[in-house]
Amino acid sequence: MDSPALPIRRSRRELVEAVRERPFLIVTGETGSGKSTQLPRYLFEAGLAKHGAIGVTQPRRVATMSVAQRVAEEMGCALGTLVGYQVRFDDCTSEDTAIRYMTDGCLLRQILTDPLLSKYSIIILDEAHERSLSTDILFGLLKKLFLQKKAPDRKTEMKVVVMSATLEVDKLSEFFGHCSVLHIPGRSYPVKEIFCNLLSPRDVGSSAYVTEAVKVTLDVHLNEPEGDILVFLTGQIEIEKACDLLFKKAESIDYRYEVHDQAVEGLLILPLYGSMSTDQQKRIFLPAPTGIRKCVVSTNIAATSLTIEGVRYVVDSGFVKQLNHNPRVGLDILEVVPISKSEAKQRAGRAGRTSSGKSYRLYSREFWEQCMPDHTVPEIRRTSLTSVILTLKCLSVHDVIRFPYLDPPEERHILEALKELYQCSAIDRRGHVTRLGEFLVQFPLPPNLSCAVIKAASLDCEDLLLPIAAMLSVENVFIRPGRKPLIPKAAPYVFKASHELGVRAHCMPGIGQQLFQRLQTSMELGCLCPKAVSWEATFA
Ligand SMILES: Nc1ncnc2c1ncn2[C@@H]1O[C@H](COP(=O)(O)OP(=O)(O)OP(=O)(O)O)[C@@H](O)[C@H]1O
Repeated sequence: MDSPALPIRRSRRELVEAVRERPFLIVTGETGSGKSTQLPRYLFEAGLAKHGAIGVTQPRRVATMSVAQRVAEEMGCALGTLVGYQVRFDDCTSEDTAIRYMTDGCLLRQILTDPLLSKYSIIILDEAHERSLSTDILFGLLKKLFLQKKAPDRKTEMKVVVMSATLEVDKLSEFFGHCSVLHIPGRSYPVKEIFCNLLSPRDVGSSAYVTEAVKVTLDVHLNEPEGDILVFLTGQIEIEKACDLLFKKAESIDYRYEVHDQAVEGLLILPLYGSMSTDQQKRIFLPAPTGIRKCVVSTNIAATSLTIEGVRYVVDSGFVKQLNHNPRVGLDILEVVPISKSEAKQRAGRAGRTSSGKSYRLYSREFWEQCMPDHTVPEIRRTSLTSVILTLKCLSVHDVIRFPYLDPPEERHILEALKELYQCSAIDRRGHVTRLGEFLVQFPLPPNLSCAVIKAASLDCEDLLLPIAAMLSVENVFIRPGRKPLIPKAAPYVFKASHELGVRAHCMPGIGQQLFQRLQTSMELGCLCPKAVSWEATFA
């Protein structure tokens, strides 16, 4: 498959030259202009991956896999050969992989074992506007390692490209030594943005957005021509509630009289949230049967980098579930807050990728002006810093206060994190990382929780602690078992690919087992037998 005629094509030569000539570059361009899928390919075809792979980071798993899949199709190769991806627990790459899509967390983990990123010639940090913790740390590390000088042990100079449609460009350019900014003009298809005025500033803190989203979605289904719908809600519970409501209402539609476009004969409702298995998530990309309108009800995981073919309508609730640190309980808590304006633009950008589209914003202009900040507050300013500080310590960044942060966290939060790390013996009195610290950083858990898991294993009571650690590390401990789409008898045109209503399975054994297996594997790798570990003797 050849690559489509996207706006980026006109800037191809300029982009390749800019990357060839400069170590750092910022690239902006409208959503859908072709940044994620085309730029890595242009650089590869220009021979810039001769001395190392092109690593492209994405903040989310589902986008990482789907963009890699698309690029592999366009370049006519099997996924995992020339083009591959790597996400947690799934490495679809090989020795030959020259364009490697991965989550930003994966790249951060690679830096832990290979600080000079010697197998890469170019690193592209995509969707940088999301400002995830890992992306922010990568900003600082890449600046520290590669901005002023060629690292002595590298064969070639590292090239770094930062991309997004909605970036704080001036600030970022200044951060990277006033590096060049290249803008890709034009957009693929127009998206009409409609303020529905159903939510006002008074609705912050209320859950009215769920029912309003359902109403607008049904309105679109009944009145708009063919085209799939993508609804943005906040979390699993809200999504399941909306899917149930949509399903019930859609069951009673009489398609002979109530639907404006006679080509529309049914509705397929698909939920999408982070804790679903990869296979369940992938279902959203399958085309719906002829005449059936697909409706994906999703969290923010579908807001960036994702192209779901056929989506022409976006319903934007205006809210997101955001992780905020609560110092009172010492945990990061998920809270429902209004999205930023740049986030709203990203959501709207999911329509208009394969044809023109519309974005229905449930909120009013007043809500937009008064409640929505211009950009999302970076995760580093609102979540616990213990993992980040431990990672930096393991990378020999001793002075974590003077590390080059794009948005420095408050000093007292850094000191709190250091105190917490000291309390769980991950660092010593002088602030140096201990053997235990180096061990803890390998766990996909906050250090205090990993510490508790290891300590429990050493005391032979991990069975008690693993469920607690697992429960504290997921948004919702209940899942619905996956099953085939339901086709209700009463309404043959309505499908529900969610899961059987009311049936909820307790997922703890699965998660606990998985964690335990990883705990065991990590311990075996470290040549330690969990039962024989003497806590103090091993890590002190
Ligand atoms: N899986 C896909 N199926 C069909 N078309 C696709 C697919 N992936 C990408 N495209 C096409 O390629 C275009 C560019 O996608 P790409 O992700 O490269 O854009 P982008 O500039 O990175 O956008 P964003 O900033 O929103 O991530 C899309 O608008 C769409 O037309």
